[in-house]
Amino acid sequence: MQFDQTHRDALTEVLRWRRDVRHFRPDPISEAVVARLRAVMDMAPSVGNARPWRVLRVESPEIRAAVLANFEAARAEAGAVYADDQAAAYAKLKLQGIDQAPLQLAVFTHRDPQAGHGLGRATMPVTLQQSTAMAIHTLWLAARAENLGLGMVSVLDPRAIERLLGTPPEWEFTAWLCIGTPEFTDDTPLLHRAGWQANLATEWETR
Ligand SMILES: Cc1cc2c(cc1C)N(C[C@H](O)[C@H](O)[C@H](O)COP(=O)(O)O)c1[nH]c(=O)[nH]c(=O)c1N2
Repeated sequence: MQFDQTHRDALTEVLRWRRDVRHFRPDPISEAVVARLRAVMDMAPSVGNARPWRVLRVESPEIRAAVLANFEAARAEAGAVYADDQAAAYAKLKLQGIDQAPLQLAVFTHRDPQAGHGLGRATMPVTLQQSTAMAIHTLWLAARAENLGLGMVSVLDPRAIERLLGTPPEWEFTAWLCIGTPEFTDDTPLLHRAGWQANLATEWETR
């Protein structure tokens, strides 16, 4: 397979317009699209081809409400480090779409998967979590190409989420994903627009 400028342009547009989304319309996502999103995770790279990510689709309103409550507590606790103007700015940031997103996924990482036979991770166990992050990013881009938005939520107590979902002890919580039609699209991160953190250029140093 060889790609040309048309493919590069399309990829660049998806990358440029991918955002962390916290504002969703309630419109349901068709099961055909959900199936495509699930399938793209199979295309993600992973250490030793271990595919250590484990995904729960959470439909239960009770569980969603409990996760939102967990978020609110974690957000308040994490916010204690900010003072003055920064505390006021933090209070205004929207950091989740759990209250709105039609599709919500709890993503975990298996701590010691059989698949892959340990290849590539002996010296760097973190590669399992890195692999899950790559699967999430693959999903993130695919969702954008479906004109959907994805929001990643980490302001949560991971052990509490594991207890809430009754997951096996080998599953370590990685992230909560909110997916749905975005209320608006943007080519600039919300945290940049909000003045919390401007976009920084990636520098490549040479040695
Ligand atoms: C590992 C990890 C964890 C989180 C995030 C991202 C990643 C990679 N981000 C989204 C983050 O704020 C966002 O990616 C940056 O602000 C850049 O914006 P864009 O993603 O380019 O729109 C995020 N956003 C949010 O509103 N609540 C959260 O808990 C988190 N947690």
